[in-house]
Amino acid sequence: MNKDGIIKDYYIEPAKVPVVNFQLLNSSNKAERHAAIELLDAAFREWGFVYISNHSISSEKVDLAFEWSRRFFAQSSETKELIAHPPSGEIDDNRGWAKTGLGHTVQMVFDADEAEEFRQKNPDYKETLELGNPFSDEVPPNRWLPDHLLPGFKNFVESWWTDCATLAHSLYGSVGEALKLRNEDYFCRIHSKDDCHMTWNFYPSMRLQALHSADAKRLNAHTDFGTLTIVFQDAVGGLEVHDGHMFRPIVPIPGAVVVNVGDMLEQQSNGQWKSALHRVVGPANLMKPGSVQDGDQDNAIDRYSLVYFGVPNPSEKIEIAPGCEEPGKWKPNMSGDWGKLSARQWIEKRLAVEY
Ligand SMILES: O=C(O)CCC(=O)C(=O)O
Ligand SMILES: [Fe+2]
Repeated sequence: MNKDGIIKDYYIEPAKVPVVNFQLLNSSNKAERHAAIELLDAAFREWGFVYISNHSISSEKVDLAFEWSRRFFAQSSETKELIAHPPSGEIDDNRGWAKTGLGHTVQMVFDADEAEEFRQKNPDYKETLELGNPFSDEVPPNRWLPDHLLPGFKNFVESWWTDCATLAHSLYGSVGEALKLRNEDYFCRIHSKDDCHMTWNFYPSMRLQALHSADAKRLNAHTDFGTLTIVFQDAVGGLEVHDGHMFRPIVPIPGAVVVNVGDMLEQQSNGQWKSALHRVVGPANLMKPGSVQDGDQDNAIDRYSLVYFGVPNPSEKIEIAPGCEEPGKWKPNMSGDWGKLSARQWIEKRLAVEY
């Protein structure tokens, strides 16, 4: 570390998170399928994270989604303000554009003052677009820009939502199989309403040196609230997972999507699977020794990610899934002394302090 507190030799081996081939998870060849399911199970037991390759969304569609994301965030603040996310952590207000500084991530903090104190010291550096199921009458409507300002955007996002929900449902089936549930359709059934959540993240460029200082974050360490999270990240990098000792980069793999276990699935698996802490910092390739010189004014480049959070039907009580009676080695975040909560209650509890 030099005199400015900048760590100049920050380089850590990437997380060796397994890559599971989606086609094999769904193979009609029993042995092939079994091997893929076992690998998925091992990844979630050890890391809480996995890469899924050869998945159901084409690379052209993924590229297009990132293009739309760039177009959306490139709109002026005045335009994006038209669909501003209210400064409220109410679950039903979680829609629209949240400017930098509005949303802030805390981990298992439920006290508003404590969350505010953390935010002052550890601001996230991101803008987001928060979306719910565009086809459900049971959730608050999305906030859309007038179509003439960004023609085609709403249509695209709706079709992207459908792609993500379809991918998620296939994965819910694999999850039931991997956990050897008595009813392998359990996760498909509890997500029947697809009242899920989608966040498009934009991390604007920021000083590399600040990112090297190890206390500036693009996104603070957290676990996700729901069951399965699907993360499309661009090629920039910066996502890291905690392995129990330290954070390690989840290096982008072209064509593969990152899928991770959230608090609800950790609870449902009885701690067999891990809801792992993760965060977003500077890109790993720019954090290698010598990549930043004294006085270097370089900016880390913009980063985008598109995230789909699987969330069970709101009134679904989050309990140990039938077949997971054997406790695993992780202590679930949901196992506090607040009793058995529904999906909605857990999100309400965690979201309340984030805006
Ligand atoms: O930007 C990323 O890669 C991860 C985002 C994330 O962890 C989240 O939105 O919960
Ligand atoms: Fe996350």
